[in-house]
Amino acid sequence: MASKDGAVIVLMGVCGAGKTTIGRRLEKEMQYKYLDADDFHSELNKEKMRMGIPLTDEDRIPWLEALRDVINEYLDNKKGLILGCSALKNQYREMLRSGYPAYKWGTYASPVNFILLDAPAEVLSVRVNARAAEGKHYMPASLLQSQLDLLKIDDCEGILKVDATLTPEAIVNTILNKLQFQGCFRHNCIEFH
Ligand SMILES: Nc1ncnc2c1ncn2[C@@H]1O[C@H](COP(=O)(O)OP(=O)(O)OP(=O)(O)O)[C@@H](O)[C@H]1O
Ligand SMILES: O=C(O)[C@H](O)[C@@H](O)[C@H](O)[C@H](O)CO
Repeated sequence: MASKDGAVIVLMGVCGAGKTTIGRRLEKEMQYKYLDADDFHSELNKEKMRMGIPLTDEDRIPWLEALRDVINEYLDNKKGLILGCSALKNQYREMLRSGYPAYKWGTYASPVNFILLDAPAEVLSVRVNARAAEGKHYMPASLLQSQLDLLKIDDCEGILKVDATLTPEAIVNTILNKLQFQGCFRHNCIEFH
């Protein structure tokens, strides 16, 4: 799965935003590997979420450190990575940007780029309730509001926002078009070489 750029794209957003759905499709379209941050949680974190208890910073930090190390490995090997991860707070995103070892906090100049899958609470609620009813995921719908309460992005971070209420096909096409025609991101991966 080598890519010429060795860049990292973090598909971010609250539960039900479509990170897994879109990430898997992008993996097929781009020659990037898709990894889901869900798969990096400790059993303890999963158990908490199953019980409907929101994770705290203390719960998330070791998880984010593991993800930062994975990012570092992909950058080191110049392999493209798409990571589906909630990345709700600036502090969490800063940890992921630090997967680029030379990253200076607060500069946002990192080959780790973020795309926010953005959807209103009502749409997300329908999705997570349907998924929970099918018993397909450990995440109960009741945790959605706690994630919406934490999600905050700042314009100066240069995060690409995509309307996640569109069909998966339309979302993927929007992302591919933006990557192609807008020269990737402000802090282009090319700088990394
Ligand atoms: N664009 C979309 N339109 C309609 N349904 C969607 C769309 N994207 C995802 N879904 C559906 O919403 C549900 C949640 O999607 P998905 O698992 O991809 O979200 P997620 O952001 O990865 O969630 P989590 O963080 O909880 O793992 C799934 O049932 C999926 O099929
Ligand atoms: O509380 C959180 O930060 C999120 O729920 C994560 O726990 C999920 O695993 C994330 O959506 C990854 O897909």
